Amino acid sequence: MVNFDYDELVNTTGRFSPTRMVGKGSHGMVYKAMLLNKTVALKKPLQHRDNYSKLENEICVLSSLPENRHVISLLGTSQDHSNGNNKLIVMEFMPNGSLHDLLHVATTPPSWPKRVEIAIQVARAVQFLHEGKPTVIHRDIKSENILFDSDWNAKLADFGLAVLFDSPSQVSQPAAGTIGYLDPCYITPSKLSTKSDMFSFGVVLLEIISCRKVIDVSKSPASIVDWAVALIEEERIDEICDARIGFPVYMSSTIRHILYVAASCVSSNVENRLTIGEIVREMENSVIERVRLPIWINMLRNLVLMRRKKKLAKKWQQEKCATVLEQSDDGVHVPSGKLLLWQVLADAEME
Ligand SMILES: Nc1ncnc2c1ncn2[C@@H]1O[C@H](COP(=O)(O)OP(=O)(O)OP(=O)(O)O)[C@@H](O)[C@H]1O
Repeated sequence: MVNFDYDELVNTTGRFSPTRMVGKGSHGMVYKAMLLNKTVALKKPLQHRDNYSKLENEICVLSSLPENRHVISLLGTSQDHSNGNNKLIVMEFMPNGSLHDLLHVATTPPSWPKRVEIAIQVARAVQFLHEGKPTVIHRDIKSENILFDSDWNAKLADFGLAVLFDSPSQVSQPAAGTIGYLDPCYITPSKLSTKSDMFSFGVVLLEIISCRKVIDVSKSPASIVDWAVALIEEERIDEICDARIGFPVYMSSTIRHILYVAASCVSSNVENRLTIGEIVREMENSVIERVRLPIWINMLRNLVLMRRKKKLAKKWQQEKCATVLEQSDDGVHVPSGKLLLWQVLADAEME
């Protein structure tokens, strides 16, 4: 792992200028900086002993993971040698904000295909953590911790609470997470399992489809889980969907499927929760429906193109026979039939 010069990094943030700050959490502040002609994000812990240890933990977990396109990349760290507590994490910069902003702050709601894509990308991130070696339990899956890169791909970030499964730290750490996303069955360290992350993942799925806040005291029930599960049980799926954009009939079974997956994840019976491997496979299959329209358009297009090619090839055959006869009389060289046919087909493709 790269160890960057602390003073140099601090200077690139204008000595932690508020104008360079891109985010603030309960444990740290994140700044935008330029490093070797690349924009990066620097995370600095808020001054408290607990926050230093969270930053250490984040470095430990992220550095134990291989690269994954749905998990934030750790680029390096930096330590102030005059004060050991002053440590920074250097990460890839995510310029398009968080899923929380996209759902609850942005004025244009995301389209249904985009929501499905985000759900799958987050599922793949969780699968990478749960099925990897070492197995990682994130413990803080929530929309604020899902960030977008320059191509609007979702990546899971903030590994401050993450634990390596079956490590001594797992049993010693008290239950933790964010209210609204925290698994009610995870009340003691011994109850922690990958299924605790599945609960939070289920809440994120409900949030993606409904755009409702996970806890909304102005509504009854206030909890997104209580509200959505009751509606799913009564098959009132369309009432859960974000009403700001039209409900897409051609994606109704994909959305229904995602809501059933979410209901399984937030089940109060841990045994009923699906594993992330099962969910990714199911989700990827159901998304075929999403591309049905373009597939049909493509098939029709190919059919039309094939007919046109046949017609042109037939025309060419007739013309070639005439040309060959004419040209042979003049003793002119005739290009190979294959080449000519290829040219005709290429022309048809361009039309
Ligand atoms: N790599 C990044 N690129 C751009 N912005 C980022 C990046 N990492 C974090 N942020 C922004 O900073 C905010 C706080 O970051 P982060 O969640 O890591 O801090 P935290 O203190 O651990 O948060 P929490 O309160 O969830 O514990 C994020 O919500 C996000 O808006």
